Amino acid sequence: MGRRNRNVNKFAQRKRDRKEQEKNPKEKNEGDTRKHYEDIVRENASFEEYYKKQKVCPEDQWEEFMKTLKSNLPTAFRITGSKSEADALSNLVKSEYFSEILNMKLKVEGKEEEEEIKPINLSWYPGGLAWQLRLSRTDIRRSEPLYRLHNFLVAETAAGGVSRQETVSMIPPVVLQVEPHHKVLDMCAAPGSKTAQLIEFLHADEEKIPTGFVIANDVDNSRCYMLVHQAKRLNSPCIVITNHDSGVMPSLVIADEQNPESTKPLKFDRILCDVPCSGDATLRKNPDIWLKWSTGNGNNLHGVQYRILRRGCELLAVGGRLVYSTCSFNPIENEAVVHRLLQEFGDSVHLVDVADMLPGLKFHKGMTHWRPASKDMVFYDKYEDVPENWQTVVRPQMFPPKPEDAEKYHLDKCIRILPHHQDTGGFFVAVFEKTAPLPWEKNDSQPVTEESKEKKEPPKKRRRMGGYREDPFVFFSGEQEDVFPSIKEFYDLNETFDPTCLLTRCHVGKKKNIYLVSKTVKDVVQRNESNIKIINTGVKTFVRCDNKNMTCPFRLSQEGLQSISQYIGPKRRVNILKDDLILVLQNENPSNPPDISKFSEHTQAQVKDLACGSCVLEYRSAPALALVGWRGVRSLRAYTAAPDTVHLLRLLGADYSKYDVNKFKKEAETNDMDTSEAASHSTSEDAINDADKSEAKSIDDCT
Ligand SMILES: C[S@@+](CC[C@H](N)C(=O)[O-])C[C@H]1O[C@@H](n2cnc3c(N)ncnc32)[C@H](O)[C@@H]1O
Repeated sequence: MGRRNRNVNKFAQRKRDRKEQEKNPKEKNEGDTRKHYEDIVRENASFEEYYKKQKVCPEDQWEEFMKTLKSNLPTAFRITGSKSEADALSNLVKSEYFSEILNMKLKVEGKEEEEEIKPINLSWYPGGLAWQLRLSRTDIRRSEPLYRLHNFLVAETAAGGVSRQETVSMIPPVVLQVEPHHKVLDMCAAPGSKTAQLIEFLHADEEKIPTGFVIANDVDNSRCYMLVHQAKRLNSPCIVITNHDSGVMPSLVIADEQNPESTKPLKFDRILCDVPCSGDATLRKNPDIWLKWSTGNGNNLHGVQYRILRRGCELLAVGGRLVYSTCSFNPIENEAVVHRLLQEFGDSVHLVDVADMLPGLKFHKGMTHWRPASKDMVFYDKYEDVPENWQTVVRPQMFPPKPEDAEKYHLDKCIRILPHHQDTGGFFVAVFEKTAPLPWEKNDSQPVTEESKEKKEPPKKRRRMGGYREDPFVFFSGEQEDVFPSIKEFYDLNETFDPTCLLTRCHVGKKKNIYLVSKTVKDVVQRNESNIKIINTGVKTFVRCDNKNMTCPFRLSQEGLQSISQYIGPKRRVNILKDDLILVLQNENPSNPPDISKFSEHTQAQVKDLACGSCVLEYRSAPALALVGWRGVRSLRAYTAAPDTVHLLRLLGADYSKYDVNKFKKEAETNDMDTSEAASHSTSEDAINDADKSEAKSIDDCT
């Protein structure tokens, strides 16, 4: 009906323009009028007026609130990895790096006086593994006395020993309380810093592959690849990355343990809804928001935030927990969304008080009153006052509960962190528990047999999965899969290993990389593949390597070692001593690995009868380490990427000084050198850039 001739849809046009700009970033830069961060005037009158009127901060703290908001954000980081490695790294951080700076005073950006830079341990983070420094990233990068700390953070971030993450952003996974058996959904996951925490909590028991899993979803296809990158660092066989609008996330099924022939709806034990938001609580990190802030942003996001939260509650199991979070101060994006949901869902869900889980964290309680406003900064006490032209923007559901109803929703159980509370960004967190099925899902937990499926729902139209072009997930059929017998024989895999958990990404041709998933993930992928857009799953475990000295055509991959190691028999294990491990790690020339005669008698005895090829090098003292090695005809070497090598040498207390370059000194020297000479020096950052290349060092030269 002439639809195509309608006026141009402005939103669609903007979306098209954005896509065009993404395709041609050069053009964008040419016309880019964005101000450089340092030149941005950190002021916005509407912002101040709006939040003063909303009373997000007590009047006597307002000045401090605004002052903090205009300053740069301090650096924070978490120590990650297995417990023994994390403990060892944590001790090193305290003894080597922090002791150095404990009594140091430094000139900090934006401050007149020199400041003490005492690191602060975040009391509420499990295991004491998270730290905050009174320095911004730029302060650390530009200060010569801190060059070792800077090198440490860069190198360990690349090796996965450290995760640099804003303090407040660490909170949602902590209050979600993930355990290894939980089925977890991260609805808006990219770029994935919280997903990483969820996975770390899932792997709390390092001995076993968790029976639970994490589905990390994001609507933005290109941002899903940030998740793939993040997952690669974590080496987990228990993560699936999907690409959907989570407001209409498809229903999934899993095997019914009671009756393996049938399936049942997949309900999650834990769900994180870290929804898209106006981001005004990240002003310290993203000062460009000062330039574009308006009340319209929050109003426009309320709808999508509510849809995502609502779908989250539908997908949550009874007894399960859901965390809703934003990095916005705006009650329209926060309490108004929470209130709308509680109103609609009656007694099925309720808010949980999580203050006890965050000892020492300062915050304000959730608001019980606020005033929606239109973009022209008119505030309303009730929907009836909203003029007609604003009624599609300021919606009735955005209004606070009536004073007489306020208590029944317990909105004060939400937590609001303001920047001046502990020198961080701002954040909003609400934790829900589902105590009963939602009114319309009373019979959902029944097993889905083919018969019941027909009775319950009319046949659905096949979901369109437009633009979905991922390689297939092809699982091994079992013991008889062509390449499996040689892998099993060579690596001495024990009988408990299930080969159907291995997969490749091609139907035909030679298998190149073989990935491993947990049993539960295999079940989820196989039963739902046709219904969900899976972007990635599986940890790379075996890599083709047609080496004439090895009887099996696959070597081990470091990424999958932690998961497969428990199944590998003694035939391919070398119990290596500390000095020998340091010897392998310090070897610089991949085509000239250390000769076996250089190792201790203990290690020589271990490798004497070991056939050539890929093996596990195990260091059994604290911190326990396992890495992929290679037994050559006369040599032994490790298969580690450069950042991992630095990480391991650091943990072993060995010399890694060649990677710990003082770039300030180097720059000064470089000025005196000709450029070709300078190019031959490598820094820890160079080493990190080489990371991906070095795991794939040619093995043809193994002797
Ligand atoms: C605040 S960020 C999430 C940050 C992430 N949780 C982390 O910790 O790294 C919000 C994300 O939601 C995604 N998003 C926006 N709308 C969505 C929708 N309808 N469904 C799923 N994801 C959505 C955006 O692409 C963005 O990556």
